Amino acid sequence: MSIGLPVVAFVGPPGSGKSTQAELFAQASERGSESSVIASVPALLRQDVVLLPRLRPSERKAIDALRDEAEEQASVGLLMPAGLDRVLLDVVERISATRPVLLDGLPRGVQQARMLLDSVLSARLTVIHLELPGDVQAASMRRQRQRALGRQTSLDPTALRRMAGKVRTYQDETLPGLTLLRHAGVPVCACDAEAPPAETAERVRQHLAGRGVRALPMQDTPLSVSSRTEVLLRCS
Ligand SMILES: Nc1ncnc2c1ncn2[C@@H]1O[C@H](COP(=O)(O)OP(=O)(O)O)[C@@H](O)[C@H]1O
Repeated sequence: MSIGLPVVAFVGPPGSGKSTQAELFAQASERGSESSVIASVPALLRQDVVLLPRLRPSERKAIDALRDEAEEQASVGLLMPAGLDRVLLDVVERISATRPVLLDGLPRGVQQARMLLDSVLSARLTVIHLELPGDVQAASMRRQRQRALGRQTSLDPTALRRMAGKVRTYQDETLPGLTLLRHAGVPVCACDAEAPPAETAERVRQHLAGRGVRALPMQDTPLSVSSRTEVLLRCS
């Protein structure tokens, strides 16, 4: 039996709102008794203050050894080395013994999906798949451009190639990874990522609560959810 708290993974094309949703849940949970922790491979690489103290010396070394390769891969929108996912899952296993964990952008591919299935986390995992309906490439590029403009990051040809590479990685690697999880019985819930962020968060919260995942509080007063959007489309 897997002892520990829930792990909720936000997965979707770049720009679909994974980080936005993870942040909304983490902020809301700060008021709760068991505040949740956001975990992602980029957070490991930037020595996130919550993750860093929980890393073993050997794990810190492994991250440092993979840093250059990771940056090279990320610069063209490709998956980072699987060794980083290994470290992330190991640290998440330890954290989730006492705190709920929000995985931001994991699994990104089949290999990471397999790692998750082989870990004790799989029994406590719910995946929220934020989908951009219609032309994913166009919608994702629009969102990524919007984020870059917000951060005043340049939109030079290299940046645009990286953005397009990330969408291809989602289509070629992430979607098959999600299929694998679904077939293995992990709940993968598809959400319409075009709905306003707070509305999506409230829908996800209600949905998780319905499945008995109550360790992720949201607004004290639930938002009214418009009937226009069937935000949670389907859940395996
Ligand atoms: N539901 C939403 N509707 C409109 N814009 C959104 C929504 N969620 C996120 N965004 C915006 O899209 C951009 C990418 O969001 P982000 O959370 O960084 O995506 P991801 O982590 O999936 O790459 C940001 O500028 C963010 O403000």
